[in-house]
Amino acid sequence: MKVSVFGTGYVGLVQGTVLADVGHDVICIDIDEAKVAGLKAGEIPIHEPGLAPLVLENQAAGRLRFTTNAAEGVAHGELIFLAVGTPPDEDGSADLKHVLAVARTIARYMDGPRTLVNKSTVPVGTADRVAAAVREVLQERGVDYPFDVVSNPEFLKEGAAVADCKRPDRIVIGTDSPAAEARLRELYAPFNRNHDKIVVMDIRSAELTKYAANAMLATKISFMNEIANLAERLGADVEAVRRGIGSDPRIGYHFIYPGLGYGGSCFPKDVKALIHTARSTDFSPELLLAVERRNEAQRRVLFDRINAFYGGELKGKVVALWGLAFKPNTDDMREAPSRSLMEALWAAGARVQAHDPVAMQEASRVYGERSDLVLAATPTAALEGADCLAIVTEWQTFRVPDFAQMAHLLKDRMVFDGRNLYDPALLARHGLGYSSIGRAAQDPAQQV
Ligand SMILES: NC(=O)C1=CN([C@@H]2O[C@H](COP(=O)(O)OP(=O)(O)OC[C@H]3O[C@@H](n4cnc5c(N)ncnc54)[C@H](O)[C@@H]3O)[C@@H](O)[C@H]2O)C=CC1
Ligand SMILES: O=C(O)[C@H]1O[C@H](OP(=O)(O)OP(=O)(O)OC[C@H]2O[C@@H](n3ccc(=O)[nH]c3=O)[C@H](O)[C@@H]2O)[C@H](O)[C@@H](O)[C@@H]1O
Repeated sequence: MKVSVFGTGYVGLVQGTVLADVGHDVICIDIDEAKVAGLKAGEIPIHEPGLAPLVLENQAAGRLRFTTNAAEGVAHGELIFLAVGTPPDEDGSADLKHVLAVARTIARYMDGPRTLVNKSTVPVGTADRVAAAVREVLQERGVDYPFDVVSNPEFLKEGAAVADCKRPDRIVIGTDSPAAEARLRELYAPFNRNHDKIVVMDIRSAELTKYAANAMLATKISFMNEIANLAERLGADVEAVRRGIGSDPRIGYHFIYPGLGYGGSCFPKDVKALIHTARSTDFSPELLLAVERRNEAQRRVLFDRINAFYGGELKGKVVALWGLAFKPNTDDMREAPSRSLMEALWAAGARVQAHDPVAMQEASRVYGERSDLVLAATPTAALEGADCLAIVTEWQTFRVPDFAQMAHLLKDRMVFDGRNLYDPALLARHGLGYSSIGRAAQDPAQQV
């Protein structure tokens, strides 16, 4: 099928590429000229495992093209995806300016029937607003073409985006049009062979399904962080508790890892947006408010511990930082715990020596040159001359470090681990103080 995708970010680029890979004829449109020029030259703007070869292969086969030319994109696609950002507005609501701008662009260039497929995460009622925006422009143009607006939320995870798109758990299609449903079923047929993963519903329910999924996952994380806080105070080990409850299939092992709170470009903004939506209906979402409060408190935990360890005297201290990306296997630093930690350390007068396997370039882009940030080429280089180590991203490469060397290099022999990567007894054997999340004896002062 002929498919156009507006927005070549994490969602649009990956989904467009995976659709091309099964044989669809895809054009990706973006307003970012540098990004499109790069993609045309085979430069992939994000780190996503498996993406680069797939883009190059499909580009070479002529099934995947990139352009800034919206008219060309609209002329091409019988199905037109909207996969642009929906960042939080000042009041926490989802800002729909990019989505509505694309809707108007499509209407400006439409020359026949089209199906608009919304993949961006948008509040309930957005499909109606998209349809109204399209109708308005068609009216201005004095033309009338039939069109559908379908809600087809995306559930991919960064760091596993290609795999998630190739093998989705479910494909949610929100529409009241049997013809649009048939077109989407045809599009996704290659992903629906093993068993039927397509869940068809009304548009509003599909829009709400996306927020419900992310809010549910965020709730699991905040719940577990609450239990971690309790475990610390009660002399229990949250890692044992995690394994103990995860073995119950009704609970499951997924998304119950305690840590530094949920980050990334979606959970924080989507929980906020759902709170905003709830309030707009005069409903107070008590649970979501608590989920968000727990998350905000959790994000400060590592800084508070480091600060307490140094008795509030962080000026001149050098903190080694392992991890910059908000999670492993991505270079995305949006709402990354590393950012709040670094910014708090800098405000307190400390310096940071950071290492991340792929996000160093992104860190340079975000922070530029500054005297209190050194981007170290290796994890060991980050430790050299540092007073203590903070770990914020659970990259595979941090899992089995040379503890003897670590103890030798860190002046204060102290590790603050926001991801519970290590066995506390092992670090103790190497003479390292260890402060992790939700495990007993958390007072760093007692450990050194
Ligand atoms: N990043 C993720 O893991 C997931 C994101 N989502 C949702 O998908 C949407 C997109 O997210 P990302 O891909 O992360 O965003 P992104 O920020 O990586 O990419 C958005 C792209 O849209 C482009 N754009 C903006 N206005 C445009 C216009 N008028 N015409 C053409 N292109 C335009 C931007 O230049 C940018 O390249 C958001 O609503 C997000 O909540 C949903 C599931 C997963
Ligand atoms: O809407 C979206 O954008 C996407 O948001 C999340 O995907 P993503 O943000 O890429 O990453 P996750 O793996 O969900 O992690 C989100 C945050 O939660 C944290 N987390 C995750 C799991 C866990 O057990 N504990 C925990 O603290 C991670 O460290 C990270 O900060 C969802 O998992 C996707 O299904 C969804 O499509």
